[in-house]
Amino acid sequence: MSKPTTGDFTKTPGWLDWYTGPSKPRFQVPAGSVDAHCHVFGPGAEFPYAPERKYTPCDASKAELYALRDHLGFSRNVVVQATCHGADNRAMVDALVNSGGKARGVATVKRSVTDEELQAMHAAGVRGVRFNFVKRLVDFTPKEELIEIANRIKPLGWHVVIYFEAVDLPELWDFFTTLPTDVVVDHMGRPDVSQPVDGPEFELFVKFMREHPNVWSKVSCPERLSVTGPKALNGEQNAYTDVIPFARRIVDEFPDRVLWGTDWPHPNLKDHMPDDGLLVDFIPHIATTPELQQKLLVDNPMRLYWPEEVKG
Ligand SMILES: O=C(O)c1cc(C(=O)O)oc(=O)c1
Repeated sequence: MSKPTTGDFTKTPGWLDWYTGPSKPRFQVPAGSVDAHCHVFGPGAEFPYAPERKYTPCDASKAELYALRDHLGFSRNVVVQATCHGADNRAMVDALVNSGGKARGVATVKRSVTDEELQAMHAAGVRGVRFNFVKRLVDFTPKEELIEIANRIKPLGWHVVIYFEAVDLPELWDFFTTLPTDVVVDHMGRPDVSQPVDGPEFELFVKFMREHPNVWSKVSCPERLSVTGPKALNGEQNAYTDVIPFARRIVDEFPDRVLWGTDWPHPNLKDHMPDDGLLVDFIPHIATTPELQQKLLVDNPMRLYWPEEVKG
């Protein structure tokens, strides 16, 4: 793999670049596996970062993303619009249309988006919109604007991806539970894994999924959520042990509504950049049987993103 570049933009101080030379996973993912949460950044010289962005990353191109896909043994990607590109979806759409049909996407749109623009994104492979409530990443968007967007994308068969912090779930509950589409939660709603897995905070998230069969969760980002590590570096086969009970609980209880993704190129990590091969080796710790692995990595993302290829 090549080294990350930065073009003419100046990276946010302390920015950690994606890991070059990831290891080959020991865990062999099932045939047809989907990396259902990853991003492209720029390259900034071709697809400039948005003026309203909260961070400036290193570039992370589609070619680098697809090289990683092949290296890790995955077949497809879901490319999620990164906040550093705001509502300018060109880099993400460019990745989709140059994927040979192997990538679908999740966009960020404003209420000013036209039906023609939505149709064009659909043709390119977009299947969802992302609503972000993480305050360090985006400015506030009024809820009525988001509901309007959700109602407009519903006829396309798209879903809504939501990103929020666990402490904000009580306040956002009423809004989330009125969304008219499938709802996919990024990174398990960012639990505080230093709290008990059966404590009130995570119980509320489990209740959210249990009471709302349209809610799915990505059991991704142990490297972001872990407090105790160990880090997925230097061949570590038992990384992020404190995250395992949380992710395993969601996979066991909702095996048909979970997705997994690398989160490459891992925006805004502060402590370390994981070896993506070792992140793949984390999967069997949270999806502990071949049946659960098949659902997590193949059947579920195919049903959500390539339903036309799923028989029956
Ligand atoms: O926690 C984050 O910083 C983060 C940021 C973004 C983004 O900027 O889009 O996406 C993610 O999935 C996670």
